[in-house]
Amino acid sequence: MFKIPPHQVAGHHASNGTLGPLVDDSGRFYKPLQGDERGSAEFEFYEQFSSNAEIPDRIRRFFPVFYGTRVMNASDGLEHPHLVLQDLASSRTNPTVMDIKIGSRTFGPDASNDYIAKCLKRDRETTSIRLGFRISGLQVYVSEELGFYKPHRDLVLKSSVDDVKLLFRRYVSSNPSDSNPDYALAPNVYGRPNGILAQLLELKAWFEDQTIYHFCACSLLFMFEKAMASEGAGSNAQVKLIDFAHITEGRGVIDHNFLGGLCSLIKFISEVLEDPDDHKTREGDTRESTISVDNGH
Ligand SMILES: Nc1ncnc2c1ncn2[C@@H]1O[C@H](COP(=O)(O)OP(=O)(O)OP(=O)(O)O)[C@@H](O)[C@H]1O
Ligand SMILES: O=P(O)(O)O[C@@H]1[C@H](O)[C@H](O)[C@@H](OP(=O)(O)O)[C@H](OP(=O)(O)O)[C@H]1O
Repeated sequence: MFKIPPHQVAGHHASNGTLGPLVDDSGRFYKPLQGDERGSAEFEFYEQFSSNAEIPDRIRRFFPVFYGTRVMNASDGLEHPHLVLQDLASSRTNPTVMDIKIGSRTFGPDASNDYIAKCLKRDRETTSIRLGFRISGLQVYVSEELGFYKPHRDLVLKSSVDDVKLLFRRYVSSNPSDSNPDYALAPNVYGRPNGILAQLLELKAWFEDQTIYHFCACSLLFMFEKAMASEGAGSNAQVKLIDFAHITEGRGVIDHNFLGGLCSLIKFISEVLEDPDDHKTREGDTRESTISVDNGH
């Protein structure tokens, strides 16, 4: 039985008869292959990556498992080929999720002029150029009664640098929609030897050396379960890499675009741990109007 992923926070969405990913009950995530070169690029990446002996296991664990492709009836009612991936949310009950697109440049070297113009506009309008990443979407589990805090995509994309700081605090707060988020879960989710910061640092160490791929326009997906994080089970926080439609060969060159964005992201997450009150000096800019609580679970 296929359904729209209940915890998808960004990207193409399978609602209103449009083409988007589906999940099943067995823990698989079906991503429709985009009909153009984006689809073939992502498929080729997964195929090549799956059998690439140069990827250490400690790095492979950051990627969804790839189970091949399948032609199936898609969310738009037509038959399409799909990538069959591990559903990263399938083992979770109420995942708190954030999708962060890494890199100040989101188009590859072979992109058309029209595509470059579209991406440059988007990169300038968001924090991509300024910070080397942008938050594409998030949901924070609040409670059984209130559901999820899930600010609208357009408002998330409009985030200023201060909004981004605040969103990283809301992400680990038990009261995310409050004007004074408590960042109560920050030590257990961002900190700890196996928390998000430690995982980002491990990825960074690999990106400082690897010249196999350039991860253009990829996202990092953060996920944790509030109930476990509240009990201090830091290991339930996970970082994954997703979205490989614009990946290119590294040809012996460091992926500066991804590495730069990752370093910038690490600084923002470190600051929440070191100086959680930093955003309070700018409390006037908390944009309460962006807040909507989504109870649709
Ligand atoms: N393997 C996965 N398991 C669970 N959820 C996933 C997985 N891959 C992606 N998602 C969810 O789907 C969203 C979109 O994924 P992805 O970026 O791959 O799609 P996209 O349509 O190519 O996005 P974009 O339009 O940004 O290029 C992510 O933000 C995440 O919430
Ligand atoms: O991050 P945003 O601001 O939501 O913008 C989207 C993002 O740049 C995606 O990467 C892109 O899809 P591709 O990476 O697959 O090109 C998509 O284009 P699209 O809607 O034209 O597919 C954009 O709408």
